[in-house]
Amino acid sequence: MRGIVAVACSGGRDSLALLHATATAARGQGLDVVALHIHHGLLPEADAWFDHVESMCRRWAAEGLPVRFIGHRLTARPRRGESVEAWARDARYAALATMAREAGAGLVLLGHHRRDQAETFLLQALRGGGVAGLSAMPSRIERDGLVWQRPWLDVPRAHIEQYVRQCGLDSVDDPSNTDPRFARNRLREAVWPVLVEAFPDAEVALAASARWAQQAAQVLDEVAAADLATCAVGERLDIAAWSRLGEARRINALRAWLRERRGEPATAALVERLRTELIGTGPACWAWAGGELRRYRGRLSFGQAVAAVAPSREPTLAIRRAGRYRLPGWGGAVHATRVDEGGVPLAWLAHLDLRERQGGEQFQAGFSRPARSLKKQYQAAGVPEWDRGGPLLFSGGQLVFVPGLGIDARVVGLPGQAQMMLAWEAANVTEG
Ligand SMILES: Nc1ncnc2c1ncn2[C@@H]1O[C@H](COP(=O)(O)OP(=O)(O)OP(=O)(O)O)[C@@H](O)[C@H]1O
Repeated sequence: MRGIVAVACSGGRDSLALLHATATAARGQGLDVVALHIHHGLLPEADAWFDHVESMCRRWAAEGLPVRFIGHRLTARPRRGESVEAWARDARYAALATMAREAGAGLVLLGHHRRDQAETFLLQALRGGGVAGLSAMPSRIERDGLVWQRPWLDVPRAHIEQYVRQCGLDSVDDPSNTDPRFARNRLREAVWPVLVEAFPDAEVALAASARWAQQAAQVLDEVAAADLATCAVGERLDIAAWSRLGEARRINALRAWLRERRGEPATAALVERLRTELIGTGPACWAWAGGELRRYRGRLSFGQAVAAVAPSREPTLAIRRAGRYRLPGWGGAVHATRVDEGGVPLAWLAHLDLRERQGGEQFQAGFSRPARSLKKQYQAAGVPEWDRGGPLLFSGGQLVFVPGLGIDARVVGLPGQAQMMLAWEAANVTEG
C-alpha cells in the first residue's frame, strides 16, 4: 500500500504552495497526497475557496501529480461570546484530524513559515506571555494519534513567494487577513513593515528567540516533573513538600500540576493567588475551571464543585449483581464487588432508598464500636466536607452504606453469605 501524506490547505498562498511542493516531491517517492480543506461557513467567499482548492487538485492530478481533494464544511457555529478565531481554530483542527485519519494519513503538514513564527513570538511577548507562549509554534508535534508538522517553519516568506511565482500558482485571498480587529493583522499591516525597515533581520532573530524559548520550556517541564516526583501524591499535591522548593521552582511545579489536572494552563492570576494563599493550615477552596481546588490536611486536590451536582437525584437503586451503578443525579456511581466477607448481604441490596444526609443519622463503623452521628464519624475518619457527597443507602429503614465511610457494621454479612462490597465514586473528582 502507498504511504499517504495530508496537507492542510486553506487555498492561501503558503498552504497552496506547500500542497504543490509536497505533491511534486511525492510523485518521485511513491506517496499519495490528500489536500484537506475546511469550509468554516463564516464568510461568503468560502464557497469559492472550496471550489478553488478542489479544482487545483483536479488539475494537478490530471497533470500526473498524486493528489486528491477532501473538503469538509463545518455546520456548527461559535457560541455567543466565544472568540470566533479560537472557535474556528479548534473546529478546524478537530475536523482535520478526523479527515486525516479517515484518509489513512498519519502525517498532516501545515503551511506556517518563518514569518508566522516571528509574528507569533512577538504577539506572545506583547501579551506578556511566558516561556511556553514565547515558544510559538512547534515544528512537529504528536496529537490525536497524528504527527503534525510545519516543514516550512524555518523557511523565509520570500522563498515561498518566489516558488509561487515560478510555478505560476493561483491562490485565494482571505479578506479577514487584513481586518484590524485581529492583533495579528494589526501587527502585519502596521508594525511589520516599519519593524523590518529598522531591523532587517527581525524575522530571523525573532524566530531564533522562539527556538531558545522552546528549549527553555522543555527544561522547565523536566524540572517540574522532577519536583512533582517529590511532592505529588497520586492526584494530590503535598503542600509541605511543595513549599520546601525554591520560589521559582515552586511556581513552575504548581503550574505543571495544575496543567496536568485540566490539560490546559492555569491563568497567571490563579497561580499568583495560590502562591500566596496555598501555604496555610485548615481546609480551603479555590474555584477553578468549573470545579474546585481544595486544601485539606496538607494536600491540594481538584474536583467537581459540590454545588455543581445535578439536582434530579435518583430515589431508589436495586443492586443484584456486581457492577458500576451510575447515579448522574448524585454526581457519581456506586461500585458493587462480590466479596466473601465484610460486605452487605444481597438481600439488603435489592431495594435501596437513596437519601441525602438530614442530620441525626447514626453510623456504626465497627462491630465492637458504638453507633455515632455521621458528623462525628466523618470527622474521625478525616473525610472533608466535599467528599461527603453521594447518597446514603438505606434498606428497610436501616442505614447500609455511607460514601466516604463505607458499610455500616450492623448490616455486614456473615462469612459464606452472598454479599457485596460497596464504594462510591464521584464523577470528575480526581483523588489520590
Ligand atoms: N480552511 C482551512 N483548511 C485547511 N487548512 C487550513 C485552513 N486554514 C488554515 N489552514 C492550515 O493552517 C495553516 C495556517 O493557517 P493561517 O490561517 O495562518 O494561514 P492562511 O491565512 O490560511 O494562509 P496560508 O495558506 O497562506 O498559510 C495554513 O497554512 C494551513 O496549513
